[in-house]
Amino acid sequence: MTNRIFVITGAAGSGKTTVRNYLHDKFHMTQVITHTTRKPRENERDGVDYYFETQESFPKNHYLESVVYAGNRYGSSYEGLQTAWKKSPFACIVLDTAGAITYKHQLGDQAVVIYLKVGDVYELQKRMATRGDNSALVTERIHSKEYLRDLEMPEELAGQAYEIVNTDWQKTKRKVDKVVTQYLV
Ligand SMILES: Nc1ncnc2c1ncn2[C@@H]1O[C@H](COP(=O)(O)OP(=O)(O)OP(=O)(O)O)[C@@H](O)[C@H]1O
Ligand SMILES: Nc1nc2c(ncn2[C@@H]2O[C@H](COP(=O)(O)O)[C@@H](O)[C@H]2O)c(=O)[nH]1
Repeated sequence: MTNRIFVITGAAGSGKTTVRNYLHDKFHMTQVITHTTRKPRENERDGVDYYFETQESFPKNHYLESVVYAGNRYGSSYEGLQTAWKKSPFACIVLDTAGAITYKHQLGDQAVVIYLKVGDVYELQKRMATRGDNSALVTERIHSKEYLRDLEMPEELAGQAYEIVNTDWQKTKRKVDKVVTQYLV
């Protein structure tokens, strides 16, 4: 069976982590944990949500791609992907759209990109608040150029990614199932 990486992308609050957890629970996909210099949110744990890095430790990893998002550095390592594929031919990862484009360029058909769309920016802010995000950080985030960029699927992913509108969670699950099951044969 071909190794695949399901790349979940979209704006902040669009539901990427929720979909990633669903892929893990329903299809037993291994989650690739990425690295960041961002400070942990209240419920986040090192090695589970991210590998939390300092400015000094971040460059020491071997990245397939890395970005700056809202002033913090994020990167996904080659080792993380290879380790995930050793456990299962299906892995999943959450990336911003710049990272999703790089994965598609580097890995071609092995990268299955799902772009999550939530058209209503107030709904996105509400979700971040419901999740318990600090309101000052939400304000900073929604004014970042990366957040604004990721509100729409980038041209580079047109015809290369599945777009799923994530408003009704039950419908989202059905659409995700339809995408994933094509690759299970
Ligand atoms: N279809 C949905 N309807 C309502 N709430 C949702 C839906 N999908 C996800 N959520 C909720 O929205 C919040 C944000 O979701 P999640 O953390 O998965 O987003 P994200 O895209 O990973 O965000 P970020 O990039 O900021 O980490 C969570 O509280 C989650 O439970
Ligand atoms: N290109 C990459 N994007 C990443 C990586 N890890 C996370 N992300 C994305 O960054 C933003 C912000 O994340 P947050 O947890 O601070 O809300 C979000 O879009 C993530 O999907 C990575 O290694 N590379």
